[in-house]
Amino acid sequence: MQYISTRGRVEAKGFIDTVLMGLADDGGLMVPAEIPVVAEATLQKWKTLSYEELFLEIFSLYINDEIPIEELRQLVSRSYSSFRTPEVTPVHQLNDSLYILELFHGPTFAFKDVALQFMGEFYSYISKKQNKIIHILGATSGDTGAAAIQGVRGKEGIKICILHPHQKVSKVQELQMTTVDDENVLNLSVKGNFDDCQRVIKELFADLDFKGKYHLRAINSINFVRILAQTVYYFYAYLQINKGDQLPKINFCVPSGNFGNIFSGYLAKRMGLPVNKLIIATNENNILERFVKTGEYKPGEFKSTHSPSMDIQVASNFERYLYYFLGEDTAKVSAYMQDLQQNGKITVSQEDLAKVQQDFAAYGASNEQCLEVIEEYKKTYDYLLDPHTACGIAACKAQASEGEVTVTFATAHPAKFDEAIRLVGITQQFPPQIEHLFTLPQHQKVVEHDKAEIVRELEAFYKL
Ligand SMILES: Cc1ncc(COP(=O)(O)O)c(C=O)c1O
Ligand SMILES: N[C@@H](CCOP(=O)(O)O)C(=O)O
Repeated sequence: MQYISTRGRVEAKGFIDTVLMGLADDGGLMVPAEIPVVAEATLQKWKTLSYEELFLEIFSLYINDEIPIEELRQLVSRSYSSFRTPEVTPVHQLNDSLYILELFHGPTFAFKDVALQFMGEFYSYISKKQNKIIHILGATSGDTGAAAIQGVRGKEGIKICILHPHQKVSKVQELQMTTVDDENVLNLSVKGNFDDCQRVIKELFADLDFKGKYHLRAINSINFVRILAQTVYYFYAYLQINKGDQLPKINFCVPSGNFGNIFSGYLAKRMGLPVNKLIIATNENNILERFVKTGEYKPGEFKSTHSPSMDIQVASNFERYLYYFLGEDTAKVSAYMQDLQQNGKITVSQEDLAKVQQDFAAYGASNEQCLEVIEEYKKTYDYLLDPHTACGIAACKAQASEGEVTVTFATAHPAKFDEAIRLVGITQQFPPQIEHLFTLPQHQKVVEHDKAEIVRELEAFYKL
């Protein structure tokens, strides 16, 4: 398997080089040159596999034997040993047509752990095996940062710097990141929003001299390995629910921001997973919903909501979808992305919009709806949703039709977002791993939203 850039100006790469490159050197995103298709008979066989075995099967289709299978098995086993359940991502049935895929059983209680526990092990493996310097640079609206730091804290040969928006993450997210006292971790709290943080790191990755000099590596979903690791739980959820001989189509409803999680679902569908609707759930930062409904992709005004991890306007992985949507035509992708940069928007024709609407449905929940859903599900099912998952349920209600089965993703544990839960009048007990964070000292540096200042901090931290 070779990997190419959505903008077509990078020589084809193998798997490990693709992971190390992160953002493609031409500013695009790396994608597999061909998507492998899984036969129905294979899907039937996979029904009996454990999460870890399934992970190995799926990765084997993508990694070209670049990692010996026994070594990969060990990496996967170490990655998921930190989860609180052997199923890694268990499915919880609420009624005949609705399942919740619980993605929050990892060390930092959000779906990001699923891919980032593996990435931490993987970077550590590459650092030792290839003697590579791994200097991670990432941007977070709260969950990626916590999970990435947890995945690599204290690991030899690795340093990690995470930019998060100052006072725009939840208290628990902030504590998860900033109470880590390992020397290989730097938290920069940027006076701006998540899009500002993401823009700065993308500019730094696009500066190839800087990227090369400081050995910058990506952990955000611009890195294809994040996308691939996230496809595993689509397959796993599907196979858990459909144990019989049939392979019926089901919906997946995914709380979305940077479009990484649902893009993994798009990839799984193209690999042959029987998916009916892929429902994009957003909050009031609803650029993705507007795109699916009108054909115009235009970043709007940033809003702080009860689901802060999805307070994102510019969705990184949108470019990957554009690549497939435009028939894998890299020249067209480059032209569309240039349009976005110069004119601040992308517009597709009405004919093309019909194609988008075959791929995705979308719904943006208001702040009010988000809280209403939390209250309703607590009362009806005695199940406490986090505010991101509540946006997912609101989207499922709006977009799933009668008779369809939908798996809605629970992307975080409610304890991470107690600010919203308290607004509903619910008092929750924190898991001990979260409770004890409130007793620890914090380590972070508050910086202006100023690239030069951030660069100075990075140079001092990464200096050889
Ligand atoms: C809890 C939670 N839900 C949903 C999302 C959105 O996921 P994605 O960015 O992959 O679309 C994020 C972060 O992005 C998140 O942290
Ligand atoms: N919600 C995310 C934003 C970054 O997304 P990523 O999937 O590209 O890492 C976060 O929690 O940081």
